[in-house]
Parts: sequence; structure tokens; C-alpha cells
Amino acid sequence: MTTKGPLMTSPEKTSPDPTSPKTTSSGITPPENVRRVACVGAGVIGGGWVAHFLARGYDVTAWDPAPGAAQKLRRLVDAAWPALTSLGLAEGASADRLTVAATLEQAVADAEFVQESAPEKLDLKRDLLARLDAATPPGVVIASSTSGYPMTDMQTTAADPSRLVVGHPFNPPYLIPLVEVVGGERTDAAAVAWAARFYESAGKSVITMDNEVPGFIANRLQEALWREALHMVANGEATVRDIDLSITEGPGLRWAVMGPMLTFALAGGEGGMAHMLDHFGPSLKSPWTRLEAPELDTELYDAVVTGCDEAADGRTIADLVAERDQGVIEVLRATGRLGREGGAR
Ligand SMILES: NC(=O)C1=CN([C@@H]2O[C@H](COP(=O)(O)OP(=O)(O)OC[C@H]3O[C@@H](n4cnc5c(N)ncnc54)[C@H](O)[C@@H]3O)[C@@H](O)[C@H]2O)C=CC1
Ligand SMILES: C[N+](C)(C)CC(=O)CC(=O)[O-]
Repeated sequence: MTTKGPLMTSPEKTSPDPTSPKTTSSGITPPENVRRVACVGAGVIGGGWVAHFLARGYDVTAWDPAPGAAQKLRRLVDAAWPALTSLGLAEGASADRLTVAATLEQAVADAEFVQESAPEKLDLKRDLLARLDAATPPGVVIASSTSGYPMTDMQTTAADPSRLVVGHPFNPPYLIPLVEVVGGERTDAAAVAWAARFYESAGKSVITMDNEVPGFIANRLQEALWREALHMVANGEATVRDIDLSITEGPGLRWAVMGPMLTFALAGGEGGMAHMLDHFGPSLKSPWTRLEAPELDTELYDAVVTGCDEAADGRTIADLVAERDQGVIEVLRATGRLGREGGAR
């Protein structure tokens, strides 16, 4: 599993380079030279992808079968454009570089990359990916935005499953950098690598997964949190407002700066994650969670401590504390919660 790319969507964007060779000897466009992207399904996520790719200077062709979809898509792009402009558009980027195609086949005929964002229904995804595979030029990578289906389950009816990958985005794709990339059993590893490089050159932060885990990484984490939240609301233990406040005024501020692992390493003070596990590890067995807790055996202990050391990448605990504090201050400032009387609130 690898993490690549900028941690935040960078405002310094470059358009796809028009001077470099357009294709390799195999006829496939190198990811950095892609100029034409097709987005199939143009709702919340497909529309968000369209806005992102336009802002990054691509020509985008979209298709969505719903009546009125073209107008809805243009409204979404218009609504996102001021934020994208203030973040910084790539050279030559324009909302006018969007074409809404009349058919799926027209949308992908000329595409160098396809992003599918149709409804989350397994049969629909299977049929649509097979149709896209039949209509898209050979070798062009087709990515699904699915928020949880393994590609192995979706690629069953495509004639060429080797080019089908998952490229799972976060809402809205034009602001949240993360994309989780993973192939299915019949996906060519080269297609996964190509997709990861393409998303990076399109300004995304990429996690490439070697294993197909339903829900990928971030949704499993989000769903675990959400499951606990729903338990508490259902039992009358917390209100919806309590749940949201507990994150936005609590751990959420730290998580925007450091993930849950390094955040907890700092709970161990100068002893870092090892001390944190010695001190609080036994609470894993407390009934704080309705999910079953893993055994904190030596293997898991060592993996977590070593992983934190690697993630720190030479930074000391003091460095990490300073970095977290500065990041949290910036998030508080960015969300208008600093400088008000009484502190963050
Ligand atoms: N909404 C979210 O927060 C996120 C959703 N996703 C994934 O993105 C995909 C799309 O979800 P949303 O945009 O939320 O749904 P949505 O309901 O907003 O949009 C789906 C669009 O697909 C169109 N559509 C229906 N049948 C189609 C077909 N056969 N071919 C092409 N398009 C078709 C619909 O007209 C609609 O515009 C799903 O796979 C979902 O799991 C991924 C990350 C976040
Ligand atoms: C609600 N959701 C499962 C569709 C969310 C995602 O898949 C990612 C996100 O944007 O949080």
C-alpha cells in the first residue's frame, strides 16, 4: 500500500503538457499527457469530478441519462467555479471546455481516461462497465467511483476487465484530495499504476491499495465511527448535535493535521506510541465500542509502534507536537473559529 501525491490540493496547477509525446509506443497516452477525460454519471460525484478536471485544464466530455442532467451539471460546475478560481485554475482551464454528449458511446469515443460515477447498484455498475469497456478505445483506463464494491465483483461481464480499476473519491472531488485506487482480480497491475499516476498528475492525493477491502480504507474508518454514532443516537445517549460537535470541536481538528495513529502517538507524550499502547492499550477491551476489539498482541503492538516511527519520518515527538498545534491553529483560523471571544468557539 502506498500513499503518494500532495497532501492538499495544490493551488499551483499545470495543464497537461501539450509539447510532450502524446502516446507511448503501445499507443496508450502517458498519464501526465492526458488531455481528454470522460465522466459518465454526472450527479453529486460525477459532477464534482467534472468540475475538478475542468479546473485542472482538461477537456471533459460528460454523459448522464437523466432528463435535465446537462443543465444540472452546468449548475454544479458554475457553483463550484468561484471556489476553484480562488484556489487557482490550471493554465487554460475553462468551464467552456465541457461537452455534454448525447450518448455514452459519444462521451468515451475519444477519451484518454474514463471516470464512472453512476448509482451504487452492483448490477448497474456491472452492465455499465461492460458497456464502457466496449465503447472506449482499447487500453484506456476506466475507473469507477464506487464507494465500496470490490472491482472483482464489478468486472465480471466486461470483455477486457484488465483496464478496470476503482478510483474512490471524496465529496466534493474538486476540494478533497484523496482518491483510493485498487484493482480487481482480473485488473492488470499496470492499469492500477497508470491510474495512480494519472490522479497524481491531476492534483489528487493517492492511496494505492494492494488488497481489495470492501469500503477501502477511509470508508471503513468513517463507517466505524458512524456506526458508533448511530448506536448512541438510537439509545438516546447523544443527540445528533452532540455527535457532530464531538468531532468538529474535538478529534476532527487534530485529524485534519495528523491521522488517528500519529495523533494517538502524541497521547503517549515523549514515550510516543509504545507508551500510549502500554498505558491505554487495555482500554481496547472496554465496552467503549460496539465493534469487536482486535487482540493487542505483540505483532499488532510492534506494527503500530514501528508504523508510527516510519510515519514520523525523522520528526521527533516535539516536532510532531509543534506541527499538530500549528495545523490545528490554521484549521481554526480557516473555519473562522479563531480570535472570537472565549477562544475557538
Ligand atoms: N455521494 C458521495 O458522497 C459519494 C459517492 N461515491 C460514489 O459515486 C457514485 C455516484 O454517486 P452519487 O454521485 O452520490 O450519486 P447521484 O445519485 O448523485 O448521481 C448518480 C448519477 O448517475 C446517473 N445515472 C443513472 N443511471 C446511470 C447509468 N446507467 N449510467 C450512467 N449514469 C447513470 C444519474 O442520473 C445521476 O445523475 C456511486 O458509485 C457512489 O458510491 C463516492 C464517493 C462519495
Ligand atoms: C457516504 N459515502 C459512503 C458515499 C461516502 C464516501 O464514499 C466518501 C466520502 O465522500 O465521504
